[in-house]
Amino acid sequence: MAEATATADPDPAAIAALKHVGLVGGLTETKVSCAALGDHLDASTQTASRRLQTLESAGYIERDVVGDGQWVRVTDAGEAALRAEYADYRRLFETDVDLVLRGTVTGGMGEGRHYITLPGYAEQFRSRLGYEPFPGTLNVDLNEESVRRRGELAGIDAVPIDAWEDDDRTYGAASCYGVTLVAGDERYEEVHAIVPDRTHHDDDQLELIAPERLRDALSLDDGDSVEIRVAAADRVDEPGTDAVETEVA
Ligand SMILES: Cc1cc2nc3c(=O)[nH]c(=O)nc-3n(C[C@H](O)[C@H](O)[C@H](O)COP(=O)(O)O)c2cc1C
Ligand SMILES: Nc1ccn([C@@H]2O[C@H](COP(=O)(O)OP(=O)(O)O)[C@@H](O)[C@H]2O)c(=O)n1
Ligand SMILES: [Mg+2]
Repeated sequence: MAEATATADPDPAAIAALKHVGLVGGLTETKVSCAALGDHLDASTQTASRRLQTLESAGYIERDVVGDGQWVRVTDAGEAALRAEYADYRRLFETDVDLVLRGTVTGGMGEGRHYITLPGYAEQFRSRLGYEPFPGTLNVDLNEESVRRRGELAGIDAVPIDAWEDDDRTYGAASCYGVTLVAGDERYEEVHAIVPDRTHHDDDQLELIAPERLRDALSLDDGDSVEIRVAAADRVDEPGTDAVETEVA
């Protein structure tokens, strides 16, 4: 797929046009006529043409105009915008579906141990997670699909770990998401995905903490495939979890 950088957020009408382009094959490449797009969007040919221009200047599509139409390709940024819409609809209608992130075990920079054992964090882990984590973070190298989906963690109830400071410096806040780690037939329930506000890792690395050394508990080596499961019940908008009861007079 084509690479491009988004420069602005197109409005919902442009996203509707993007969805149409995707549905008629634009995730690879497709020929689009403004007249047909206009018919589909119940808009004029000129409006359809403007929507495509908006999508192009936002970096969501690339196109080659030819005599009888134009070849259009949805870019990575365009696909990410469509996936964000998809995630919203999943959240609306599929509240019982777990979020599953997949990846492989990997070594990190050897700093996790240092941060996990700092007193300002260790005390919060004890009181808020209810256990003293093994000193370190198990790093998981997420696959491409999971890198895109990790944003859905924003819709999950997190245990907040607050920022703090000592005499020398400040330490950043972090969010802990309760997850189950699955490796083959084995699973470990008491795990948290920890997402520090400040990190040297990119989105493709997810760090896990647990009361035990997970490499021992699940016989894990670098390169082994794992699944990180987040229960649907932990979604912030799951009915019955955070709902405020209203009395009917
Ligand atoms: C609880 C926690 C707090 C962190 N706070 C900071 C921080 O304040 N500043 C910072 O540069 N990195 C912070 N980090 C992130 C580390 O710099 C680094 O990105 C990562 O944890 C290294 O893990 P690794 O050794 O497993 O690769 C924090 C990490 C954790 C787990
Ligand atoms: N709950 C945990 C935490 C860390 N670990 C491992 O413990 C070691 C120390 O963690 P670390 O975060 O300091 O090291 P790296 O992840 O940077 O390699 C690493 O090998 C982690 O994979 C684990 O197996 N289970
Ligand atoms: Mg680590």
